[in-house]
Amino acid sequence: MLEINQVSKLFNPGTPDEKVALMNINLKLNEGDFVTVIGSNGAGKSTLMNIISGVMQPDIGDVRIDGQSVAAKSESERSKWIGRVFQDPMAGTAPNMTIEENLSMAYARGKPRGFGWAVTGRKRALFKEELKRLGIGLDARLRAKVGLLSGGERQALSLLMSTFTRPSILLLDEHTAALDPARAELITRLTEEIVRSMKLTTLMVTHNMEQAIRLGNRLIMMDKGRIILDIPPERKQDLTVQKLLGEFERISGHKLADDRVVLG
Ligand SMILES: Nc1ncnc2c1ncn2[C@@H]1O[C@H](COP(=O)(O)OP(=O)(O)OP(=O)(O)O)[C@@H](O)[C@H]1O
Repeated sequence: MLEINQVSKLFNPGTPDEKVALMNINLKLNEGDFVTVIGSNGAGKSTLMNIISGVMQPDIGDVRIDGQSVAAKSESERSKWIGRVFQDPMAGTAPNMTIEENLSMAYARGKPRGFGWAVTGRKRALFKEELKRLGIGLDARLRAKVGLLSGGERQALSLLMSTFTRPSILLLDEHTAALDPARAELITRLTEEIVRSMKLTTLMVTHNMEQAIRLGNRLIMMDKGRIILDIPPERKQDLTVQKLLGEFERISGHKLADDRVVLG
């Protein structure tokens, strides 16, 4: 499963602009863990997601998934192994391609070279079936260009595409933050269903305290490049937003400074 060992990351080292993004991060996720991550501005959450997904290298330390180092893998190997949904609904899909073409591209991830993107009848039937599970009518729009979809529909499609290959880890990077409340709720519900039914090990960054408490079985708080609190399943059930903010203040010695925080 996911193991992060002594990971540190500095930006602009040795200059007046030096920033400690991550400082000696150690984290182990068990198979099937669904961990929500909250923290103040600049706590290092995005940097952590970038390092786990292999798009950024740590200065020291390493990230292992299923016992294998992420840094040693090629981009195409990582794309099968690590699913990621970003905040920006435009980020995960190709707007000029149809829904079925996007799905076909995702389906080919990690498959042997030569495994075509062509949408065959068999694949189309599979895509229809998968889209039906989302329950938002996309199964009737297989040949619609993705650029015509709403933000919520694109995020639902991104979620499906990022989990198609049954990744060893699913990274959700504030993936509901850019949506209006109703669509955010829809994507949250779909996330829960997909994670539960596929038993995916998941790490989700959110600025929504209520969401961080309600979803998943573990909650991690970050501040100034460190994990300051890791709340296990038995304690997570009793959390409230007030208790969470109080814990943050008690441990960090200051109030949670997050200009995008949503209390619930
Ligand atoms: N490319 C970069 N160059 C220089 N400094 C950076 C870079 N990326 C991040 N930082 C700095 O590293 C620290 C951690 O940033 P990061 O974006 O990981 O935090 P975050 O928890 O995701 O913040 P937020 O919730 O505000 O988006 C911050 O001090 C940030 O200014």
